[in-house]
Amino acid sequence: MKLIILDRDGVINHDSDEFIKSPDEWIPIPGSLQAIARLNQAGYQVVVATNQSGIARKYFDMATLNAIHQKMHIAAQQVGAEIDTVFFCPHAADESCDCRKPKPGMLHEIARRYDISLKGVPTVGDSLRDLQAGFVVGCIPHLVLTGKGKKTQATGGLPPGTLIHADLAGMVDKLLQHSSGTTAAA
Ligand SMILES: O=P(O)(O)OC[C@@H](O)[C@H]1O[C@@H](OP(=O)(O)O)[C@@H](O)[C@@H](O)[C@@H]1O
Ligand SMILES: [Mg+2]
Ligand SMILES: [Zn+2]
Repeated sequence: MKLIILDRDGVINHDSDEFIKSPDEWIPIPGSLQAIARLNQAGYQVVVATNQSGIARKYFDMATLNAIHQKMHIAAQQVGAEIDTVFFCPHAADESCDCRKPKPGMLHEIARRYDISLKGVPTVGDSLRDLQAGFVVGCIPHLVLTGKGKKTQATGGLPPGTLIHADLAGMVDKLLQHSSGTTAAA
């Protein structure tokens, strides 16, 4: 089984400094859902690991978060894509939980739930914390320049070996090119 771990805001959907507080505010980044469908067709199970401190901040409640994710699943299915499971951290930074990225708690939970080692599993994020959470458990970090990605790139300090892509669609192009052993025509 092949697994890939995606951050949500800024990778699958547009992000906002005011948080994504409702299903109406959840808008897919062009090409991201189609990229997930291509991953599925290539045999990847796709999971999401997302910080959702908006819950602790009371910007939205669990019912709203579930409604946002229902919209995401339906939008994905409409293009033939399947997001297997969404793992989220509802806590605020000052709660010192184990699951808020850059801590790897959600990644450990994914390894437990799928009963696999995460060594070499690709993880895609737009923030440094996304990449750090995956890197410490052996994932291959991929930065996309959507969402906060450009700012993350400018700030630097990326985990060694981080690969950089314009967006999720571009990352998937590269990933599937390598795994099929084909290279783009010169
Ligand atoms: O990118 P993922 O992990 O899917 O979700 C990020 C969101 O939960 C929010 O995370 C917040 O960070 P703080 O929680 O305030 O540090 C801010 O960056 C918001 O702009 C952003 O919408
Ligand atoms: Mg993000
Ligand atoms: Zn947490």
